[in-house]
Amino acid sequence: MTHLIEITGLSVRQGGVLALSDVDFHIDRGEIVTVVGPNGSGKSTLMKTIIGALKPVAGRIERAKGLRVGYVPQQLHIDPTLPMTVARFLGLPKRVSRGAIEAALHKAGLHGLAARQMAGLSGGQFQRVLLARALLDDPDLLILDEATQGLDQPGSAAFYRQIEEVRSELGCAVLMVSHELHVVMAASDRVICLNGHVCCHGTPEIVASAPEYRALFGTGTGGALALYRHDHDHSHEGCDHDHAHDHHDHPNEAAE
Ligand SMILES: Nc1ncnc2c1ncn2[C@@H]1O[C@H](COP(=O)(O)OP(=O)(O)OP(=O)(O)O)[C@@H](O)[C@H]1O
Repeated sequence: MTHLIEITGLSVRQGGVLALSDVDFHIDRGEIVTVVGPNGSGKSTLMKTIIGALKPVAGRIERAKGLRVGYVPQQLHIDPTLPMTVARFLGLPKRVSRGAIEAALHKAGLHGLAARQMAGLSGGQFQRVLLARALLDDPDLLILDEATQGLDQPGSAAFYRQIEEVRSELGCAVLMVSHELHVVMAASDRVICLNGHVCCHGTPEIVASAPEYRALFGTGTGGALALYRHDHDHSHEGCDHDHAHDHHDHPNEAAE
């Protein structure tokens, strides 16, 4: 297999809901792919299925042999009354050497924090500790599920810059879920728009000057916006998801 992960015809049920239906998807070595989509569109379901936490009702997930995946969850709650240093947290559930902990913290942009209490970290520092934990095993693929939730915009932008640095240093692929299009689009090689199924996908390009794009995503983007091509080879009929996220005015559609 040439891809790191190749997904074909994936359908996943969550409770009584068919959260994903007939999803095809792949990710290659070293690329940054962002999954966007409205609330409830199956983004987390896709991530959890890829890491093996959910079982599909149909379809196939093929992983490259020996694939190592690092996962940064959407949220992780740690009891604030529980005394636990960063180093101890990173050493759970399996023992990790002090050197490996320091190296992971360094890659995540945290220096000298190993002895700090988890409960005393800022939101941004906490996310970076989760990133450090995901980097401990030197992953081929780093998966981030809305990892910047709760951070302010400069905090998320800094976090995503760190992700780009991690990618260029380690050469790992990155698959991330985000609502913050304007922050992540410029950093993504490809974008997948999900709405229970794959609505559209493509390569981001800088289109700050495109009026249709500005109308869709606003103008306060400092030229860092990119666009994704729509491959509308399907119908939305019978789809009970909210398609408010669809991009009917997309500039590329006019050009296609
Ligand atoms: N544990 C669960 N039990 C029942 N239904 C669930 C469960 N988890 C998710 N779902 C449903 O599955 C669908 C997809 O949810 P998912 O969390 O994957 O969406 P999402 O795109 O990540 O949403 P958000 O942007 O709000 O995080 C939704 O309709 C959701 O209500």
